[in-house]
Amino acid sequence: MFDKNAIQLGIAPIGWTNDDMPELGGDITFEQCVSEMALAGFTGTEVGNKYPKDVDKLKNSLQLRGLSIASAWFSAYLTTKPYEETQEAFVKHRDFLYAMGSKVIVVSEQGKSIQGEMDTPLFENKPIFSEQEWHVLADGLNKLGELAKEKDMKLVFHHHMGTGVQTSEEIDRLMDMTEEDFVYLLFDTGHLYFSGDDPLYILNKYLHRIKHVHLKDVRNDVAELVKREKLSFLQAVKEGVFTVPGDGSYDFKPVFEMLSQSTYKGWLLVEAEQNPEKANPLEYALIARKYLREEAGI
Ligand SMILES: O=C1C[C@@H](O)[C@H](O)[C@@H](O)C1=O
Ligand SMILES: [Co+2]
Repeated sequence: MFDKNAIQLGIAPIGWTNDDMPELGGDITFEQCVSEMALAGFTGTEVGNKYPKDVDKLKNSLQLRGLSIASAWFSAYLTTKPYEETQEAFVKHRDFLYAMGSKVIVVSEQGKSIQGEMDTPLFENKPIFSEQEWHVLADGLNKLGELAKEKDMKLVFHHHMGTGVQTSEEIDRLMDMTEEDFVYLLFDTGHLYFSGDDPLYILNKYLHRIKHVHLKDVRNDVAELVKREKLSFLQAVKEGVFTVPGDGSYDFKPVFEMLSQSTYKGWLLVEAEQNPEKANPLEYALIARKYLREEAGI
């Protein structure tokens, strides 16, 4: 199974407080969130909207609980804004993560994205990039990836529901158009499965470029409801489309097998946004931790 020295286990704060919908978990403090992550047996996290912005303060709070920062999400607008604007924000983000000791920078293209729109039906309205937008996106990512490399870090691109890079075909296109040395891939099981794509196809094809993993499960019945009722991404999350590995409909065993037999080194980060009033975050973090121990041997 997994080489325990090569893998670090983390969990995202989005199950406690949701960055896309701050009203979800609005009453949960940063301290409760990170304490419960540690209590559930995780050693890392990504950055949420309640985390202290000050590097020393954040480091201290995390060290007290045996946690470190795996990475943090960055929204790029390469297809809709001047490149310089995205670059300036990216460099600040990179430098913050560098100071926190992270090795990967999660980037999502949010130009034309509908993921933050409460009433836009998800499956009917995802953006489709034009030829020119693909070129602008790939060029911009190559440049940002080079800036990440300057600090010995890696840009990992997050394919995502409701964005221009969602499907396997779109991931193939992005991987083809970007430099192997500058642009890597974040593999998120939940987004591929929800999209109707086969996560194993992407995992197998891009193992050499996958440098960060989000483990997210999907409830099939809710995914069906989302399609039937033409719900948006945010409505889907509120309905409970995502959950922790082991609690939903996706079989993670082949993913664990493929990853553990590869040279993958880095984070496996549980990421399951749902309403904390319906799904107690500590309880679900414990379910995920148990599942990883039993099914992945870690
Ligand atoms: O990595 C992620 C970050 C979130 O903000 C996002 O909406 C979620 O679905 C995700 O996969
Ligand atoms: Co993710």
